[in-house]
Amino acid sequence: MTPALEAVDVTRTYRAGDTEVTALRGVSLRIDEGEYVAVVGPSGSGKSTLMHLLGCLDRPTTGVLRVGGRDVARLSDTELAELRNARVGFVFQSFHLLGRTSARDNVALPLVYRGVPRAERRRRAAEALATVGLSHRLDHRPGQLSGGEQQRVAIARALVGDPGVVLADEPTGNLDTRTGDDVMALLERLNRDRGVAIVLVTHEPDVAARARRRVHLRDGMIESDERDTTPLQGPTPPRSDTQPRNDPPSGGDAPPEGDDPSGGDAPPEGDAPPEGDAPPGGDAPPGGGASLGGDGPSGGDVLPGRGASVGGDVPGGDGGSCEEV
Ligand SMILES: Nc1ncnc2c1ncn2[C@@H]1O[C@H](COP(=O)(O)OP(=O)(O)OP(=O)(O)O)[C@@H](O)[C@H]1O
Repeated sequence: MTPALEAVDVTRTYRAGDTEVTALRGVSLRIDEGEYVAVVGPSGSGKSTLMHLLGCLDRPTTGVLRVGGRDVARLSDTELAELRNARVGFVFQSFHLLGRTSARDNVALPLVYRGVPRAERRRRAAEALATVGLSHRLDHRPGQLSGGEQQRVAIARALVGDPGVVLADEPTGNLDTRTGDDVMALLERLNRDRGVAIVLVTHEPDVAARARRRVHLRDGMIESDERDTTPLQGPTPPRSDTQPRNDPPSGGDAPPEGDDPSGGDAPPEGDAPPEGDAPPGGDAPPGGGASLGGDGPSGGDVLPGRGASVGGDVPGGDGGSCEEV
């Protein structure tokens, strides 16, 4: 089986002025379809850096990174963005929703970059929101939603384009324990019922313990990689294909196969979703291109021209637009 994501002896070195920081030192990791993996380790051990590489938000300094079997080094920035948009969904600790945009339009955003017609985007966004139990909040803006609801909107956005993998960086970090449990239960259900691989960074031992595999990072290296060997409960095998699917998700708790979450992208900076049916940027759609502006380790020095950004300023509604996408 082609791995969903694969890093082979990957390093990542940042330069800050005259200083070099090597955040990853030869990491090899294979994530198969349908896996549920927690990435843990002390602060500064390279967890976020690894997530950004796995999600094609960044490129390794050395080593090989393959997404769906494709070596990212061989891809242009535009191709990389398209690959990201098709295969990877992101969920962040601070949600990264467009503050003046409805839940439905936030969720629809990744589909804009794919050129999905507006009516279809809206339908699929509503279905993705139904999947996370938010059919009754389609027109609410993030500020009108609880933290747990906002994270569920972010999960719906990650899923709307039908990625094989959802990468979640501290998805419960801003939530109280009970709400965090609900969000984890939702991610686990998506993994179990839909076969979406989940890779999550967490500092919380309870959250890590729920994963079937735990990768421990220390000083930019994998210290251990533990797997649960008990049989999976529940009937659903992982997805067997490696191609993104294009059918829309259905509502309800367990959408049938063939639905189409994508995520992969995050809202463009400035909170102004593009209008119309065509992807923005002419022939270079960002395709889920997300940069981690202020708060990400990749901030600033990676993937120029990705188009969309998930800067730290995005969540919370500043600079937002009420326009529909
Ligand atoms: N853009 C950057 N420029 C320079 N150094 C960076 C950059 N991003 C991260 N680093 C450094 O790389 C190392 C790994 O950072 P990373 O954010 O991946 O760690 P982490 O394990 O996710 O930490 P935390 O748990 O605190 O979020 C750290 O030493 C950090 O200071």
